[in-house]
Amino acid sequence: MRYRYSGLAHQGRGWPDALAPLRARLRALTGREPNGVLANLYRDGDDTMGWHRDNEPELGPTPWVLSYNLGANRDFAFRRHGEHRQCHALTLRHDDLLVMSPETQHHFEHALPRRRRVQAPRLNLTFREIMPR
Ligand SMILES: O=C(O)CCC(=O)C(=O)O
Ligand SMILES: [Fe+2]
Repeated sequence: MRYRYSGLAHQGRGWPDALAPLRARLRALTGREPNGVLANLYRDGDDTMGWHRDNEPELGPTPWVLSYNLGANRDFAFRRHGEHRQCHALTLRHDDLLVMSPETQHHFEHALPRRRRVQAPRLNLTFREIMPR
């Protein structure tokens, strides 16, 4: 499986056994069948992610993104696509799952803002359905 992210091409190496229980739980909870996962480690509140949509061509026209969170609490922000003002925010906590529908990706951008008081690391796993070419 090949996937482009942040301008880099990545080659998948198959599922690690350690993720099997989490994948089964995600399937049971959401009915989705993701075939790929991206892991992002935020060392502390100075590590951030800028505004974007998860609309890479590999995800096809109706991308579902299942975002599973471990470690520090971090705020997660939304704004309408084409607008500058944030319109919604929520706190993602340890063991939280955020399901982003295709409509979410179509109409909104999301970001992980800087939070200087956060000193602990956070690991975010976004499970995605990558279309075969
Ligand atoms: O860390 C997060 O919660 C956001 C990650 C994200 O938006 C992405 O990987 O596309
Ligand atoms: Fe994203």
